[in-house]
Amino acid sequence: MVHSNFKLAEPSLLLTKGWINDEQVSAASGKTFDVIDPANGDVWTSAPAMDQVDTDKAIAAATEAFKSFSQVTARQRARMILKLDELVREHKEDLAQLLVMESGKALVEARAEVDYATTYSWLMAGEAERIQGEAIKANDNPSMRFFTQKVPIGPVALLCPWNFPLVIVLRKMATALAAGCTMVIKPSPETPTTTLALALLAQKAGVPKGVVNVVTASNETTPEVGKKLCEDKRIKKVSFTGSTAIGKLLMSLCAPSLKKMTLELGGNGGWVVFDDAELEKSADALMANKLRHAGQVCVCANRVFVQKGVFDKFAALVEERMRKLKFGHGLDHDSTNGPVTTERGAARAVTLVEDAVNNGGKLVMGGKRFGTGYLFEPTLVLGAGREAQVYREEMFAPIVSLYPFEDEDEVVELCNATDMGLSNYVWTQNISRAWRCFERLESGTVAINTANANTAESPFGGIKESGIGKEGGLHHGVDEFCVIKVAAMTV
Ligand SMILES: NC(=O)c1ccc[n+]([C@@H]2O[C@H](COP(=O)([O-])OP(=O)(O)OC[C@H]3O[C@@H](n4cnc5c(N)ncnc54)[C@H](O)[C@@H]3O)[C@@H](O)[C@H]2O)c1
Ligand SMILES: O=CCCC(=O)O
Repeated sequence: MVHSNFKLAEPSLLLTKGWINDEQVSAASGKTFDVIDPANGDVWTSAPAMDQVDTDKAIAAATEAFKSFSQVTARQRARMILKLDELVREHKEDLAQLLVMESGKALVEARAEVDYATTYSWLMAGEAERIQGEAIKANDNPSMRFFTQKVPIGPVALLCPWNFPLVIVLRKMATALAAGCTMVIKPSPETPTTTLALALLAQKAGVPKGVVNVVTASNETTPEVGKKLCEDKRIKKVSFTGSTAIGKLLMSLCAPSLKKMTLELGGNGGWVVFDDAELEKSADALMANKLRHAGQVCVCANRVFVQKGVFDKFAALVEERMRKLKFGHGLDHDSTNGPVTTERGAARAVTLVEDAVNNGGKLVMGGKRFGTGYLFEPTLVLGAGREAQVYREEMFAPIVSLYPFEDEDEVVELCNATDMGLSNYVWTQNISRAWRCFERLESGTVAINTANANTAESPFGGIKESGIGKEGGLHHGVDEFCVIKVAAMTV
């Protein structure tokens, strides 16, 4: 059953077909798949289960469109992105409702995601106009000159996850448009509806036919669609956000054609609370960081390290805050948080808690599923051993797990003892220690006295096995969609 608060002001924003060459299309096979409301497990809409046959058509459309779109001026592209940005803002409430229904997150978070997404469309409209080259005079030859020009790399594949379907798709889409690339977008099977709505809004914004294509794939057809997009030589770049395991698989598929990739993958970040930290502020911030979208954020802190002298006090502050939360359907007015998005995510949360307790963790609250969908209680665990999965692996669940530590050297070593390197968080009032931690911690971002590791104009991306390349930032993100050509001449 569809939740009674689900009412779109513009019902045509809910599309149930794929989007190829500016047309709404069914899968060639005629197959469809169900889209589930994660809060109750009910089917609320469907999408075509497209496969490599449909993907081939989408690649052909993007390839044909690139011939003319690559010649569109930067100012024209900027205007299209600005119009898209305006339309997303205009339809904020509808997009937020679609986000709740497909991903499960609470409405307040969904609205924040729409706002956050438009920080990227706004930035990228400006970035389109800042793509310029350089004039270089040779250092050892008085008559040689070199000129560089950044040109769009070509048709690109955007493979997107289910946790932030609007911000991640709009971030990649607006960046590709800024650079002058055409695209085939594959949303995650759980969350096709906001991507399809964005394709419709891009059309309304004047983005030409064939520039934006959306191939909706089921969990069964996703591997063949992903393989086709990585292997097809007409696609010049793949931008993927998702798990490290799938990122590695896609990289192996891109290797034979040496396809350029941007990979935004998983994390296992530390949240480090030193004994001089503002504990109340850190506990408040931890709720926003760790329990946002039920803990399913790549930049969520995974391991909360608290210095021994303040461990009990901090644990009490965290528990007090967690007990005030109300996990429920994202469209219920009193829900502060929603469910996890998938059945596999909810099932895994159960085993993570069991395993943490088996490894010496003390379960203070939560630990169980409830309701008919994928709701999971906010869970607090203290002092699990370092063999526990909650310590070693990215949880992607609303489980807060606290570990005591002695001193700075120890905690830096603990934070860095992982293959991941996305974000770490440091809470201290000692500015020298904060700076030392920034320099010593192995992650793309080190956030100091804040829960926020990301903003559109700052480059975002992991190191180690958390990824390759950057998104957003001034020139960083858009450069990933360009190649540099050099002209050399004698004067
Ligand atoms: N970095 C992120 O923002 C992010 C987002 C979603 C999931 N994850 C990671 O994934 C884990 C669990 O999520 P999951 O169960 O969906 O994991 P998963 O590894 O099965 O899938 C991750 C994403 O990749 C897509 N995918 C899977 N196989 C693919 C293929 N062959 N080609 C193209 N796309 C493919 C999925 O549809 C999904 O969106 C989490 O614990 C987290 O580590 C990270
Ligand atoms: O999960 C990844 C996206 C989160 C973000 O952009 O802050």
